[in-house]
Amino acid sequence: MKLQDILKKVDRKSKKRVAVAQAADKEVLTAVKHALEYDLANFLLVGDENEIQQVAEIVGVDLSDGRIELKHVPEQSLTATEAVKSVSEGYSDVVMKGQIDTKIVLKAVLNKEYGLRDGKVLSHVAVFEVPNRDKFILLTDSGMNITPTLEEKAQIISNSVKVAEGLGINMPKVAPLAAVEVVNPTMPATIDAASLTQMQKRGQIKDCIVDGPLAFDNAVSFEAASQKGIQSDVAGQADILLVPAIEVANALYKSFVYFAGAKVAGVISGAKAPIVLTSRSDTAESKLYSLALALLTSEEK
Ligand SMILES: CCCC(=O)SCCNC(=O)CCNC(=O)[C@H](O)C(C)(C)COP(=O)(O)OP(=O)(O)OC[C@H]1O[C@@H](n2cnc3c(N)ncnc32)[C@H](O)[C@@H]1OP(=O)(O)O
Repeated sequence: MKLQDILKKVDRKSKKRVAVAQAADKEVLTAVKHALEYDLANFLLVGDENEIQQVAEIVGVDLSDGRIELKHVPEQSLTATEAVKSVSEGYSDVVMKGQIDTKIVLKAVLNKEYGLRDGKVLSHVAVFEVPNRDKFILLTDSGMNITPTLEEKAQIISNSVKVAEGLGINMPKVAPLAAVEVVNPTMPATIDAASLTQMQKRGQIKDCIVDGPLAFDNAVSFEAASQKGIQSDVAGQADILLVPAIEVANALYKSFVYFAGAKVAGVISGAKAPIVLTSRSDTAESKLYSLALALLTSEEK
């Protein structure tokens, strides 16, 4: 399956509305334009009306299209508030981060009064289509949780399993990453990885197979795993990479894209509604795929 295929899987019958926080951006509005061409969703564009009009003209978005509404909010941080409120009040179905700091969007999503918390840990899940790899690889969490605890990692796995299921990956294989594939008491990531493995075996983490610790090469390459003599249901064929800290995931994310030529889609999972969350430097294509992934995930709820 390719990321392009997600576009076909989105249900067009019950069309969803996407609220875009700080929409005045070329890549964001190009993604909106393509989403309209594929008839994926309706849009509420939140931001400075003049700026949105100017950028829309440049990228060729027809703002008189009945599937688009504008909400004039000149103050940047308030665009996140308005987009999130629009979802929590039931007008929109999905939040999309536009040209705005990730933190501002996440703080609005976590807001106790009008946010989208659902009593669980929220986490970022990125889906990569890597050239010469025959299946997607999911990476979590490169966008939200900074240094998750063991309990949080278990919930982060569950969030990523939901996204995997939305893509048709059943019983995904999860590799909790570390620098080595054995437990080393001086490396906390290895202890958590072993605990998560046991938690899955005992039914505390469901609908997936967890095995770790695994180093990145053992997780994705059968050859590397067999050279180390690793016997594992996950080694060499991981669907989901769980990393111990945001810096590791963020560096892997960017290296997949910049060095391996990967295509990516990213969402926040675990909230009352999905949130499209890509890096501001990600392309319009990536934002379009992320939007489709969020719409697909929202159908699962
Ligand atoms: C991947 C591509 C895009 C990127 O490159 S993104 C770039 C990197 N990402 C970032 O910079 C964001 C990293 N994360 C953060 O900055 C912060 O953790 C974040 C999400 C803004 C939250 O920070 P603060 O608002 O300071 O939150 P806090 O720790 O004081 O907690 C406030 C309340 O929110 C809760 N909370 C925080 N993170 C949560 C989570 N993941 N899931 C569920 N609830 C969460 C927290 O428990 C607290 O709740 P309460 O007030 O005690 O009830």
